[in-house]
Amino acid sequence: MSTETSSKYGRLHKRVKVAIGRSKVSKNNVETLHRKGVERNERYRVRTVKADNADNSGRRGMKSKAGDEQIERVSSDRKRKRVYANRDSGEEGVFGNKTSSRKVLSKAAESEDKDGFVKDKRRTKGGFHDSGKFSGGDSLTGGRRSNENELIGGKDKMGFRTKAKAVYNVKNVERVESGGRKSVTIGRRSNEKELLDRRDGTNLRTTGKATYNSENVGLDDSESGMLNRGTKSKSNFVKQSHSNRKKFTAEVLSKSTKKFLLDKSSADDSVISDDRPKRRKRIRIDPHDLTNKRLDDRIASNDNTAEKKEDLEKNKDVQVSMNAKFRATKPSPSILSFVEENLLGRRREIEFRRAGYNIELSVPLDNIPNSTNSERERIEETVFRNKLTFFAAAKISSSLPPAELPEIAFAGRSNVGKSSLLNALTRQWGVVRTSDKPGLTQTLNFFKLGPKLCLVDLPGYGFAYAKEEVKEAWEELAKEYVSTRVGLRRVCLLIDTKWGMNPRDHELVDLMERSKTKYQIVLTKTDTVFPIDVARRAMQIEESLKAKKSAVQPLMMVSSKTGAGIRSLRTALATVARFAKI
Ligand SMILES: Nc1nc2c(ncn2[C@@H]2O[C@H](COP(=O)(O)OP(=O)(O)OP(=O)(O)O)[C@@H](O)[C@H]2O)c(=O)[nH]1
Ligand SMILES: [Mg+2]
Repeated sequence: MSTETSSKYGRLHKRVKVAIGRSKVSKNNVETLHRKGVERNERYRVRTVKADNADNSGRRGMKSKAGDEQIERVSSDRKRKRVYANRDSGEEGVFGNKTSSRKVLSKAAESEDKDGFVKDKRRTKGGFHDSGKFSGGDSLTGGRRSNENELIGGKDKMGFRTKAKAVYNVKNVERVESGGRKSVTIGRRSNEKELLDRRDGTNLRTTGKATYNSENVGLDDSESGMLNRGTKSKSNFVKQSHSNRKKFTAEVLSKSTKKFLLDKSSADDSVISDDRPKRRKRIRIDPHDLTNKRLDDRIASNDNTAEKKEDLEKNKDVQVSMNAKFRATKPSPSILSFVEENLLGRRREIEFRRAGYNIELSVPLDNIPNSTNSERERIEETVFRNKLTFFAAAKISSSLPPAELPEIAFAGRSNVGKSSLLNALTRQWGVVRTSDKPGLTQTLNFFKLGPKLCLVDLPGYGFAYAKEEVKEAWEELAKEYVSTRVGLRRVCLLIDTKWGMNPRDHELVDLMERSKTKYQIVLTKTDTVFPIDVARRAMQIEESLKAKKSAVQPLMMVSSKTGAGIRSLRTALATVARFAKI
């Protein structure tokens, strides 16, 4: 304080004590303090020298006058704490450990801390024998105690790393002690406890102890290598850690797994005891003694199995007979020649090439790139060169559009290829939606093909991804349509060449027979079977429908994929449009 200030306040003659913190000490004062050799971290207060104490209040032999202001160090407990806090914060900066538990530390602990830090340092420099010594002690407890001491001291420096080590080492213990399952469990448990402790944050010492202990026990080569890189002590440490492991295993197995092993053995015993009664005793049964229950049972069961076997054999016979029948079918020469001419059935690419078709094109047999102009014109003259346009859909009979044009309907079970055939016939792919998932077409869809013809895509029957009631509704509507529709000129009943006709197909045939609706069988997906089987299927169906009056001959065979038989079908259907009269 300057002399001007002192004269201003001097007349109060009061003892002025201004407690000021470090921040409040002015720069000049701090410099003064430094000159006086006072430490920076201490607290100070400014004291005005009284007149009676004027001579004696000076410090270090310096005399003071009355009214002089002196700055003196305040000694209190806070000072000491602050010192520790400062040091801790410094360590935090180094180790990044922001543990809130430092208040727990006493001064004694602090001194231990110093010791521990020294030990740690020594260890990391290659003198890890210390930890080896204590961990390699005769008992696990001993190791734990010595560890405790170290841990308490090395908490702040080791705290963070110790956690990681503990986890790592538990794994290590598991690996090393693969023979002793219980030891692994124990290691895990101790760690779990330790983790819980940590989470609670209640007892740092216990936590640290457990952590360090597990580290000690499970120290592995890699870690020792990490700590003692390039030192002689590595080999020693490895040996010691191995011995530690052995001892630990022995210890844990002998003490901790005792109960487990006992339990296990008892469990095993129980298993054995359970197994024993399960063993069937051989009982000699007199086969002629019908009063014997066991024999009765066996007879009954044998009877059941015999019945089942019989049923299976019958079914097999039916299947075999059906297949055999199909294989035995001899197609007529006309069908065989038709199949060959139209390259129906599964064919090799070379056959298409030899016949002059370009297999690079989609639906190669209907693209006719090598055809003459007259052929092309003949196709284009037909109604199928017209544009296909969707104009109505019906879910119920009342929503059916008025029958203004002659109609050709495409019926059959789900996924048989109805929609695909419409596209193939008109060569307008994508107008009618198709899917490999049965049940895509769920309404009666009406398509105009020019001014002369209407094509109707019916929903399929049989298996479809739809509710039973809905499927029944489709079937009813389809049946109603084919049996009552005025403008309906022909129904193409599509049958999958591979599977032939099923009962529902026969049902529809009967219905159309009754309603005198003209229908033509069209075998689809002929490219999925051999040509001979296409011919056989055609022959088989023709024979079964011989007596049917409404069936239009000939039976058609097509493949929407290859285009085989499509032209023939066009020709056959074009006549409907040409001669149709509504
Ligand atoms: N290999 C082969 N697959 C075909 C043929 N025709 C159709 N497919 C396939 O069979 C599946 C069903 O075809 P769709 O035309 O949708 O059958 P759909 O009868 O209309 O089926 P729904 O509408 O469910 O009644 C599709 O994955 C087609 O690609 C064919 O001639 N050969
Ligand atoms: Mg469809």
